[in-house]
Amino acid sequence: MTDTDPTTKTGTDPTHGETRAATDSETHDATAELALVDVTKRYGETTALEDISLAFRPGEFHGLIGPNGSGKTTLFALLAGLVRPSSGRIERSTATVGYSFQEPRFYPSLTVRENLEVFRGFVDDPPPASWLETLLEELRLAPAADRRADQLSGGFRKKLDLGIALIKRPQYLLLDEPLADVDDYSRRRIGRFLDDYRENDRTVVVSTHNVAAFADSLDRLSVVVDGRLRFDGAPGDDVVGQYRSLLE
Ligand SMILES: Nc1ncnc2c1ncn2[C@@H]1O[C@H](COP(=O)(O)OP(=O)(O)OP(=O)(O)O)[C@@H](O)[C@H]1O
Repeated sequence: MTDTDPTTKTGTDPTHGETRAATDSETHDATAELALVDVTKRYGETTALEDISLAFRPGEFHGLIGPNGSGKTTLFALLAGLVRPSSGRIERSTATVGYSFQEPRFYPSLTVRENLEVFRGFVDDPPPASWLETLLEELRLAPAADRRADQLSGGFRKKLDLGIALIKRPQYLLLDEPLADVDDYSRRRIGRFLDDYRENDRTVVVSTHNVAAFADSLDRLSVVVDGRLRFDGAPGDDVVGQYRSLLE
């Protein structure tokens, strides 16, 4: 992690509040360790993303929203290194990236705790073992710790996948609909946990249709429509209305 100048965070970012896509040069600020630069991604005849430049900064809670099929999942897959851009490039430097996407990954015959221990074992320089206990508690996974993953309800599967995303305590946490299927009590608890995760310059990027659920947390908002970046900047007081007006 490089040193970060706190004055470069939300509020002093030159792209904030402006309804336009960041240009290539704007993504090259010293604080960004994870960025797409002029990225286009095609699947055969389909252009999923077109000429996107977008930087993710340390210590921000960054919302990525857009209608169905707008390219959000593709953007996350590029950031996670799961797919390659057709053109342009992904800048990741040495940043660690953890992710939870729509398809949960876990070992079905292992328990929740065993899954977390196995994924912890994959990490070169893992956080202390107490971090696993913290995740069980904070993600409300503790009641299911000794249950087999394939016998979990949908909400617990989602929480286990969140735990797997978090087990290496990544600098950048990419979450696709992290609260889908999660009960109200757990939502509040996990929401607070993700808010706090920003400490120590860690970044949370959430892709969601439910912008209202994260409105109070967002430091930054990026809106993708039809594979293009329609907006990148500060969320307004009425994020739902802001999003609606961007779609009109
Ligand atoms: N593996 C693939 N092969 C072909 N086309 C794909 C593939 N993955 C995505 N696409 C297409 O790329 C476009 C963007 O899809 P993507 O899944 O990234 O959107 P999304 O914003 O995540 O959608 P949703 O909100 O519905 O999950 C869509 O037109 C989709 O059909």
